[in-house]
Amino acid sequence: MADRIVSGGDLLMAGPSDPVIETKALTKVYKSKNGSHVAVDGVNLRVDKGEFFGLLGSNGAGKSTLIGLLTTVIKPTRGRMRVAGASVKHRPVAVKRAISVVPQRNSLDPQLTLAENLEFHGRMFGLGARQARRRATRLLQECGIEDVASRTIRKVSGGQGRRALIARALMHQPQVLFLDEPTAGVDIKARRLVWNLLRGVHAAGTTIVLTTHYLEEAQELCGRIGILNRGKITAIGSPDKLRSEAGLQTVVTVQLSGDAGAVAAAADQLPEVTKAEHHGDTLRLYTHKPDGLIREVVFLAESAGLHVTSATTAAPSLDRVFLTLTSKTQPGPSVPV
Ligand SMILES: Nc1ncnc2c1ncn2[C@@H]1O[C@H](COP(=O)(O)OP(=O)(O)OP(=O)(O)O)[C@@H](O)[C@H]1O
Repeated sequence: MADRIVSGGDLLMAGPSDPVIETKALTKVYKSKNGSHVAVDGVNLRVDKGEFFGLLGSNGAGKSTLIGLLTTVIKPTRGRMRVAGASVKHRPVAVKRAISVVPQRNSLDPQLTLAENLEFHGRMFGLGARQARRRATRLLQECGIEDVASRTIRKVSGGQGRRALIARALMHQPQVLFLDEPTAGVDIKARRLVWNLLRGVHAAGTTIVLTTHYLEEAQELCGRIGILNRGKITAIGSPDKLRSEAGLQTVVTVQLSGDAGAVAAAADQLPEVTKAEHHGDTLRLYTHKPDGLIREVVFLAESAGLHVTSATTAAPSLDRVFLTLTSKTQPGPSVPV
């Protein structure tokens, strides 16, 4: 096996267009004395090889349960799923070999140093002693924690511990890396280090699925995001697709060299403008199609004998997109567009 650490694994290789994750009507119902709770509710999901996919949801939305199902830890109540080309129900061992999981809580052995934790994991996955040591050393370097390699988990910072968990997960070069809230509880500086590390892992070919409730994290890292709400995926797509699905508009604010009234009236007639407002020299346009709009406003301003002194475009934040999309399936006040 090549010693390129952050490359995609060679177990159960999927073809370029093959789904790495595929679920059909996947359902998990937790039963207790007080009744039952549907944590994952008929989820149909496909994630392709090489994707960086984010599962976004509030507390209790079902993210950890869905990750648990996909990683063979939780048994489904109903439905089917294949991960890395194998049925999770019929070939769980093959799935386990092809994936790696970074859990929410630090699960490194507190008796062992970080390096020993990595080596031990490598040996469990069949690496020889020398190969495991070499790979652990390389991964600790690539994750920027080689200087604390001989400490135990209790003697490193939260961010270093997170990176050590990711390093351990990469020891057997998984095809798919699952991360459950990889930066929960770490400070913003450490969060950025983890993000950079994950970008590198993804760029080297590993498919990544992460759960998060940090919208910024999903936006920074993920090509596609699934919004999980009460166990159901209520929206899925790129951040841009989710924005348009939420029906939220981009606001273009233009500063003119004089009163914006005439330009606002003309801009209001443009098909891509849904609303034009003005206040003194300031013009504000609401649109679903911001591309090329500022150019048109420059032209309208010139026709009115004015010029544009500044212009800004504000796409709706993912926070608003998330609130809008989740409020569509949840009782409570809706978020104004
Ligand atoms: N073992 C269990 N038994 C009963 N109910 C459970 C169990 N595990 C989770 N639940 C419930 O299932 C729902 C989904 O939980 P889950 O942990 O998957 O959500 P989550 O989106 O990961 O939340 P968080 O962001 O808080 O980690 C919650 O209502 C939770 O209370």
